[in-house]
Amino acid sequence: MPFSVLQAAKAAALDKELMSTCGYSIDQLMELAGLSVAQSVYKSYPPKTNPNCVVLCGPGNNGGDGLVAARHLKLFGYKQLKVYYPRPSKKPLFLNLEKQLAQFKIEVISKDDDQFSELNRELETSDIVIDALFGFSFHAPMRAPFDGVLANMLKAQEKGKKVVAVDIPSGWDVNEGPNNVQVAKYQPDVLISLTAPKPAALKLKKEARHFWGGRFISEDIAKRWGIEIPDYPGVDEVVEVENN
Ligand SMILES: NC(=O)C1=CN([C@@H]2O[C@H](COP(=O)(O)OP(=O)(O)OC[C@H]3O[C@@H](n4cnc5c(N)ncnc54)[C@H](O)[C@@H]3O)[C@@H](O)[C@H]2O)[C@@H](O)CC1
Ligand SMILES: [K+]
Repeated sequence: MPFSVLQAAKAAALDKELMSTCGYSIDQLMELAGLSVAQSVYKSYPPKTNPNCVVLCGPGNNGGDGLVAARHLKLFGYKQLKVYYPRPSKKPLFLNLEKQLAQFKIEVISKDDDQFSELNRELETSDIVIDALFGFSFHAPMRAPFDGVLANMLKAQEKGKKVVAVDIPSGWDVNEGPNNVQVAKYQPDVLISLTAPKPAALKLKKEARHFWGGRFISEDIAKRWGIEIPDYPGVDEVVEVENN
C-alpha cells in the first residue's frame, strides 16, 4: 500500500501533543517504537539465519529506540547482540534502559579509539546493523564521533552487512532525504517509520523494505493530523508498506 507523509515540523509537534494533551509518557512511546523496530528486524532478517546484530545508538530519543529494540531482539533470539553507544545520555530513562540491557547481559560499548576499533570489530562479526543514531531532530552536518560511526557503517554495508534504519536514515534531511555529502551514498536496506513516514521515506531505494511502526495513534489524532493509519495485521506493531 502507498503511504501519506508527515513533514519534519509536524512530526515533532505531534510528538509533543502525544506527550502533553494525549497523556503519553516518552517511556511508553519509546517502548512501542523499539518493539516496532525489533519486529521489523525479525520479519526482515530472522535470527535463525542472521543471529548477529549490532545496534548503533545516538545521543537522543532515536538512540533510545535502539536501546529498547536491543532488549526485544535478545528476547526474540538474536544470539550475538551488542550496543554501540558512544555518547550515553545521563537522563534517568536512558540509565534505566542501560540497566535493563545489563540484566540481559547485552554489552554496551561506550568507549572507542580514533580508529573506531571496537565499532569495526562488532561490524565485522555482525549480520545486521541497526542505525538508531539520529531521527527527526537531526540537523546537518553530522558532528564527531558520529560522522566516523556512519562512515564505518557504510563501509560495512558495502561488505554485505544489512542496515536497518530507525525512523529516518541517520543524516538524511527529514524533508529532503540524502541531501548532503556525508550521506549522499547512504541507502538503508530496511526503514521503520515511527508514528508516520516522513517525506524522506519517499527517497528510499526501490529494493528497500519499508515498515510503518509505532502503533499508538488513535483515529481522532490521525484524522486531525491528516495521517492515514495503515491496516496492521493482527497483533503486529508494524505493517509493511510499498515504496512510493
Ligand atoms: N512520537 C514519535 O514519533 C516517537 C519518536 N521517537 C524517536 O525520537 C526521535 C527524535 O528524538 P530526538 O528529538 O531526541 O532527536 P534525535 O534522536 O533525532 O537527535 C537529537 C540528538 O542529536 C544531537 N544532534 C542533532 N544534530 C546533530 C549533529 N549534526 N551532529 C551530532 N549530533 C547532533 C542533538 O544534540 C541531540 O542530542 C524520533 O526520530 C524517533 O526515533 C520515540 O522514541 C518515541 C516516539
Ligand atoms: K536513524
